[in-house]
Amino acid sequence: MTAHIIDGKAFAAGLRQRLAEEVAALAGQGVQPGLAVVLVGEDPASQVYVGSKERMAKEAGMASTVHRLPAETPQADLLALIASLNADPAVHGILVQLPLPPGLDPQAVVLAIDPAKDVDGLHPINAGNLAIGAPALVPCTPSGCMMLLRDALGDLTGARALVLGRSNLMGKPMGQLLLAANCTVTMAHSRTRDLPEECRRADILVAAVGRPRMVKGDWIRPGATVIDVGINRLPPAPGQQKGKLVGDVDFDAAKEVAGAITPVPGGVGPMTIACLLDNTITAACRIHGVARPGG
Ligand SMILES: Nc1nc2c(c(=O)[nH]1)N[C@@H](CN(C=O)c1ccc(C(=O)N[C@@H](CCC(=O)O)C(=O)O)cc1)CN2
Repeated sequence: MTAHIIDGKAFAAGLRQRLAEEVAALAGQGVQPGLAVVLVGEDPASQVYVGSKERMAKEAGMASTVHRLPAETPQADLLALIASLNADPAVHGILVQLPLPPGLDPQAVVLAIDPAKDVDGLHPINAGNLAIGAPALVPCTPSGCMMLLRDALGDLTGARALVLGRSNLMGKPMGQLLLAANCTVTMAHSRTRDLPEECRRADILVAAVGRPRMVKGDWIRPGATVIDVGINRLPPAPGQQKGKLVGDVDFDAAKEVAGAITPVPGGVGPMTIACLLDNTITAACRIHGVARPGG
């Protein structure tokens, strides 16, 4: 069997188009969603992601600003910037790009963001609301995974889902979202006993462990849906400048076993930014007390 390849790039492009239409409709009500992204330091991958966030927010018709700070920025200065963004009525979404340079405390930074503007969904208020089934801003990457899963499978009720990875940004909220969709959820990680056997039980396998090609073909249940969240840059091959980008799943082997699978690149990654725009519209509508034009 060769798996259906889930085209996250195309899905994200379609979503961004629909979001641009919502932004245009909101303009008629005097609302322009505004996104502020904070980038501290010069991590090359983060610079690319932040550049894409700024460009795609503008393409969707949003107000978009990027605050670039040097890696040596004191914590107090970063917290002061967040306080000013919290107070700015033109800003509905605030995102501090991760990872932060050494010396800055990501937890303190997340706590400083107004939960109503926390479009990364990392503030304990949003994480708690997600856990209890109350309205929350949900982390972008797991939101994107759920959209791809629903598009591929429809109703997920009763499916056995395994999430490999337990980060606050991805694994934990993914588990909550799958549970809310009536899946039977196993949370696994690098120290799970007999991990291959656990994975083989899953109808839905979400790999977000940050280890290149860790999930082998024979870890996958025949016909399962595999969502690969890993974005790992391999060392460059001789004569090359950049290494190949691979996921947490051995794609070539997995696609011979799975029913459907996301590729890397072009799978989950592009959904992250589309869902950030989605969250920014949600935040703007809640702050202004208007309904989402898209329902
Ligand atoms: N504050 C946050 N920081 C980070 C997040 C996040 O959601 N919030 N996620 C990642 C990085 N990220 C967005 O910030 C991101 C990662 C990957 C992609 C993407 O489109 N990837 C492409 C490949 C891009 C490439 O060639 O390098 C793909 O997979 O097709 C978008 C956004 C960590 N930090």
